[in-house]
Amino acid sequence: MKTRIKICGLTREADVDAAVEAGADAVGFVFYPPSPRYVTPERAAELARRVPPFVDVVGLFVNASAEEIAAACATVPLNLLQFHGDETPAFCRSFARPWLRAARVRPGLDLVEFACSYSDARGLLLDAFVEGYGGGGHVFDWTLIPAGLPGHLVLSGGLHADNVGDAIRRVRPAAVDVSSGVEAGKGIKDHEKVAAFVAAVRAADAAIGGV
Ligand SMILES: O=C(O)c1ccccc1N[C@@H]1O[C@H](COP(=O)(O)O)[C@@H](O)[C@H]1O
Repeated sequence: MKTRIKICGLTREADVDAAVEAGADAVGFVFYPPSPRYVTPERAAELARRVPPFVDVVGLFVNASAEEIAAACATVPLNLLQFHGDETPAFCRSFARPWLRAARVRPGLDLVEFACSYSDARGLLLDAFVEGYGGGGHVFDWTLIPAGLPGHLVLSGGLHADNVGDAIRRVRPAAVDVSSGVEAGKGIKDHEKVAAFVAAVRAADAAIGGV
């Protein structure tokens, strides 16, 4: 199966267009005010108007309140919620929308137990454990991912055009998610890097017989 691609942290019209044009399956908006990629729901709604049917619009939240998430859902046509903080399973499932749960991978974290706790997630997103909650461009040790982890895996954390092929061959995720690795600066996407990233994913898919 082809590896799905999400380009996250979009803040500009031209970057949304570049992600769609390159062939991304999903675009992400960051609703976490401390992030340099933060957009308000109103701004995300403007940007999301450019997204054609069958490309998903994902909203990323870090320990937002239920009211903030409900307000974003009412303003932006979000297909998927991405919970990247310390949200509980009950909280994640309370919005009646498909959702992803991020796990910040580190030695000692029982990923099987984590995945089982969030078993009704649409996918488990694996990111590096670093200071802050994510989006820092850090790769984690992929050998910490146990074989046979249940559910759909979304691999993220420091991916870019030069390492995503290797990541796909080793981890075989259902999807990959990238922010820093396709940027010219925080929140500013480099369109050549976006295109190169998508091409690298498709090349890896072809090499392993996915498409
Ligand atoms: O993008 C952000 O600013 C961000 C802030 C808080 C939590 C997560 C964030 N981004 C997500 O982090 C991972 C890894 O990103 P990167 O490619 O290493 O920069 C990815 O899932 C982003 O969506």
